[in-house]
Amino acid sequence: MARTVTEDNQILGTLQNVIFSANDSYFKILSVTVEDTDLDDWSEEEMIVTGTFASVKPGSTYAFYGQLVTHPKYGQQFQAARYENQMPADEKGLIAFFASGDFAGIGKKTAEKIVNELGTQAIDLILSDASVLDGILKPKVAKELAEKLQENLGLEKLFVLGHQVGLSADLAGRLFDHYGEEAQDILQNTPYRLVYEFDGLPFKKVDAIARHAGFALDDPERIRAGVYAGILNACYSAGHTYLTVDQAKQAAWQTLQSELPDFSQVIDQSLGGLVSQGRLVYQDGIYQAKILADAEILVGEKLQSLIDGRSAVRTDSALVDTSFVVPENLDLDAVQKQAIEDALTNQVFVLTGGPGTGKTTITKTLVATWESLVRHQAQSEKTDQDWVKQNRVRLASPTGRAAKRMTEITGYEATTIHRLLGITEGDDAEFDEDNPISGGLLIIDEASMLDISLAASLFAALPDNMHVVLVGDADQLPSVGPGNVLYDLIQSPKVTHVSLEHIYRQGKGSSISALAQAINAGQLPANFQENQVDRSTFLTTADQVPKAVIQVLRAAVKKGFTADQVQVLAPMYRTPAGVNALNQEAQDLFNPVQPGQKTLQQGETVFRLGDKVLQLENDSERDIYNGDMGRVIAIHYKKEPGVAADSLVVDFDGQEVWYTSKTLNQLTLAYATTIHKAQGNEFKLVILVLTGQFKIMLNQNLVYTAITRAKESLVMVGDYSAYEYAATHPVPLRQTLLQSLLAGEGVNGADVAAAKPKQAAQPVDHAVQEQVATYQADSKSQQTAPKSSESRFDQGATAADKQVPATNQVEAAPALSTNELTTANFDQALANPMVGMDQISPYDFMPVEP
Ligand SMILES: Nc1ncnc2c1ncn2[C@@H]1O[C@H](COP(=O)(O)OP(=O)(O)OP(=O)(O)O)[C@@H](O)[C@H]1O
Repeated sequence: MARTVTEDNQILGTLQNVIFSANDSYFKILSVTVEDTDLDDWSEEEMIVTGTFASVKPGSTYAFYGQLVTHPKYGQQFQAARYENQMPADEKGLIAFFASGDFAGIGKKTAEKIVNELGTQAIDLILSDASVLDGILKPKVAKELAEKLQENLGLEKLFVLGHQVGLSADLAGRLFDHYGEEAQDILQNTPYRLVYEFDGLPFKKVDAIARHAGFALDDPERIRAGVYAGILNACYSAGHTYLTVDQAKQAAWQTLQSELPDFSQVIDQSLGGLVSQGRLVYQDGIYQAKILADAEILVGEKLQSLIDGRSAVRTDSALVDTSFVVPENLDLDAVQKQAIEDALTNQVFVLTGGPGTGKTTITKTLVATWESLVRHQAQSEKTDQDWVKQNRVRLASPTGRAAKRMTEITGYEATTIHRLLGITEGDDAEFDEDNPISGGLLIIDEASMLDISLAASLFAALPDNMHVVLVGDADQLPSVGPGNVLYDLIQSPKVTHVSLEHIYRQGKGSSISALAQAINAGQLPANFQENQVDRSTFLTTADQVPKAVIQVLRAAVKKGFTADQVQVLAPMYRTPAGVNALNQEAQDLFNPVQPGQKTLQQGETVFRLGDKVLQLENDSERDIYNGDMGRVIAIHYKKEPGVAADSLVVDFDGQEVWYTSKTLNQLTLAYATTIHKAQGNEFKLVILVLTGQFKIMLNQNLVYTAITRAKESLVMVGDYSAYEYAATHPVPLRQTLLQSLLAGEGVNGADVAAAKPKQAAQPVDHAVQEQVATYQADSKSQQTAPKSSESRFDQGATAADKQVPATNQVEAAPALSTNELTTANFDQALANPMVGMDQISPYDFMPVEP
């Protein structure tokens, strides 16, 4: 069922009819009469052609370029990678074309008039400027002709032009959807504006388009766009919201890689130009992309107004002290009580804590206490139901999964932040400063994932009298997009913050919490390699990882764990110990190929009926989000009765979502995922893989985040020194201004050079930046997702994937032989089926009944 298209053959044919036309894409199935072809073994008159087409017209002649494939049910058909409308080339043909009856008010005479006046380039001339018809046709007829031509041919031309400059038909289609008829003009005349306007189109791609259109290497437009793209990419790769002058210049050099003389001066001029165009902001030695500067200022100012605001619900200390509604009548400790009191008496409050410290308990207490305060006040002041509704609790989280968990735990509706704000693809948010959301208390969970762009959209939409509580684990990975919102708020003296330190969780998962805390403190615990009731360590070389993971998975399956309950985590996609390889292995274990089993292929991934899958992008229209996991419950092939196109149906916790060729690249296998993708999710058993090959990604927060995804059991596989390296390397410093903006100091308050307590200073990593740019070129998710950097969710992992030189190995692990499970006895175990892995002690950790 592979659908890989390599362009190698051609068909010239007349379109008989359009058999199928998808309504969510430009995909079509055509019946074509073959006039000429270079296919050796084709003798039939009719051919079925599939592909991405504009509004193709029966009777018109097209050249299709692509490949003959054999469909298992419908036999041979031609998959077109691209096509060209064979426009009538001579005057006679053109006259017949205009007089074909397709164009209202144009008969043979008028058609002749058009061709006489405009010549054989008539169509091109009309398409590029309809005013050439002035004086030739009546204004109404001219307008209709131009519109129809644009409609019929504009997109086709864009497909052709796109193909010439390396744009996929899909991307060309999206450019057309975004810019309409202007798209072609932009590609040919002002391509560099795409760098500023079309989110996710990398500079390299735009540059290739522009170079094709004749722009010179030293064109000022090109240099400016390159400088801007370089700065933005540097910010996205390192999480910064600003760059120093040197960093900005370095980023620009890296992107443009020019050997032109005086290039340094050219960059200086471009920086100045971008500032005067309002695309960059310069202040006191730093450059910021205007969009990031605006977002930071908005968050800073809005936080100040929230802090200064007063909620309609009375929450003075005397009142709240006596009103706590604690779940299960737990005896809260002093810090927890303080947290609730502070949360209720401060308009903005931040609660942080590791797993098992009581964040959920506090959230539940807050929700119940708030509701009770609202009820109490409503009764005593005899307010109406509207007042109660206006002051209700709202719950949201950056991920769909975390929102679902919040709903389960609190019994209140929780949504993603995107949904809370009514953000849909390509549209502005429904709720913003002019149309704020309603509610009295807003609790945001997983606040560590909040980047500055999403934070700006969120804070803009809050009424000034709203009570806001941000809950998160400050030691998890920072947001993927620029900004360090949770960290900056914690550091700010203006924001009240309580950190829960005491771990309450007993039994399963408790030694995992202790391990997480040790890693947080910068070291592996002394008992790291000793098996605990809920965790074990299994040291292997990188090459042995797949075998080891499979053995652990087999043991887990034997104990009754399902694929949903077990999650394999690795930092990156590539390498033999990476997510891609582990997914293949795990798929074969959990869902082996069966005769007659339905499959559908997307790129290199073959989805099988029953597979565990992961959504890679936010798709708010379909209410599925980056990081959501589901199961393939049906696969349909086109031409099965009632089926329009190959499709796959995924069940996301009871919500069924259909995928066709247009959307299937939003999906991947989910037996193994990156740690970034697992944020906001929790699993009964986590199998974590760290090896020296992932060195570029390793740091405390990454391994901490991975470990704390495990609810009950954790198996750590890989190289001791990789774990040690991660535990001793704090997450790199992010350069942000939110703290100083909150302090009212602006840029002057930012101490660029000073390393913050938990974070290590880091120069902008240009290698990573470059990879990010390449990644953006490859990644469709970058082209379609909303502007929020949540769309770049997995960027760090993916970017790093592309630069894994062998030299990234962490030094050989001296501790390898200290574990009872040495490389040697592991190999022995695998080689000798008598020594089943089940008999080896690390798996004995799993007495847990799933
Ligand atoms: N003061 C307390 N006394 C006794 N048990 C407590 C107390 N606070 C919390 N717990 C219990 O500890 C466990 C963990 O608490 P909770 O789920 O609130 O933590 P959490 O920080 O949300 O953890 P996670 O992030 O892992 O979900 C729960 O079983 C909870 O009932």
